[in-house]
Amino acid sequence: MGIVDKIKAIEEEMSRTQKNKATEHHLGLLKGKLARYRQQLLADEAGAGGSGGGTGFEVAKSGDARVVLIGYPSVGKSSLLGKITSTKSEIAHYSFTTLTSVPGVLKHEGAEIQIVDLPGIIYGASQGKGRGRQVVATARTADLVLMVLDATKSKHQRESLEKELEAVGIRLNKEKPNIYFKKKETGGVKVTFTAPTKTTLTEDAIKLILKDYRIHNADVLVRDDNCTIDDFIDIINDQHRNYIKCLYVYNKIDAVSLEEVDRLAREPNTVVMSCEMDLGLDDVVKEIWYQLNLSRVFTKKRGIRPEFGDPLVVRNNSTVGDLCHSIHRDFKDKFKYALVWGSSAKHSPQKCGLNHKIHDEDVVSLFTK
Ligand SMILES: Nc1nc2c(ncn2[C@@H]2O[C@H](COP(=O)(O)OP(=O)(O)OP(=O)(O)O)[C@@H](O)[C@H]2O)c(=O)[nH]1
Repeated sequence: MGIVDKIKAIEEEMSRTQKNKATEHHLGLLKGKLARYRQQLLADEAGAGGSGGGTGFEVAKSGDARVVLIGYPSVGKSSLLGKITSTKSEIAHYSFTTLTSVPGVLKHEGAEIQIVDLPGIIYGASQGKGRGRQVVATARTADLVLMVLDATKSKHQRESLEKELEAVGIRLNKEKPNIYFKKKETGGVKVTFTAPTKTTLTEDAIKLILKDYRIHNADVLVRDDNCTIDDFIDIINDQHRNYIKCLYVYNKIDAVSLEEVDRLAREPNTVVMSCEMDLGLDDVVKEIWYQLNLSRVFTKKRGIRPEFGDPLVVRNNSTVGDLCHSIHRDFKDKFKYALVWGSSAKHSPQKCGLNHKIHDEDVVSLFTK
């Protein structure tokens, strides 16, 4: 039986099995198997699709952050890209013959944010269909997923996209489960809970799943009493899981009632807009910026005013060392000390080393040996 058939068989068995106390371990085991087979399916395709040719899907990563657009056809992805991104001339530097997606660049607050429209996405990727695998690989590299939805359509569109992403290991707006897991050479499986579990994730369930994964020696510490069997399966498949923020964008609000717009706008992590009427586009950009949580750092040369027009953009929680790295790979080796002005500095300026955490809008002078 091929993997696709195995996956189908497990999905069918799961939908046939009633959820109750007696079946919960069995269901957990099936979920674990399903995760493993899906993994295998994506990995097999990686081998098959990686040999160049004209069917690949690659996007050169550039800019300070990457946002991927995900949505059904005709929801308005191209319209949105056209409105918020600048010309795509940057892409001329890259000569990918297999490039099938041209990223747009959103310039905001001095940062360059790459926005990639994933073609056709993902539909059926988890079942091994089409070029899904390469598309999924690109989605994994995103700092933010922008799910573009059609306000005139049912909520099924959102659910089915979420399900597809879920099936390939992409977790939206979710933290990595708080479970410590370490495989060992000997000593058997040791399971500890810091508090009695509130879910079906019991010691027996954990042991059963690990046995199915042929893991016979491991330490497991469940630190959160709300962790579920699915969370535990995510932890054992950790290399293939990505926890990515998602912003839901409802387009075409010009075509629905005000009550409906109001209802949609109140959903968490959601913005509403109309590309056609130019409504809400600023909010979309603002929200992208907010979700990416980037920091702008202005560099300053001795005796000269800082260059406020052209910040260096780094991830939130970055250090002076990260800043050096973003200037040049080897810059850290030459680094002597930094002077920092701004909210991260205890006094202005503060003399700092590589480990100093910088804040948004700090001004930094770097001194080299
Ligand atoms: N009513 C309304 N229609 C819109 C809006 N934005 C886009 N459309 C229409 O929706 C259709 C699809 O828009 P596109 O931007 O091509 O959508 P897409 O998601 O890029 O579609 P694909 O290229 O097929 O993936 C076009 O006919 C647009 O005119 C909007 O805000 N309101």
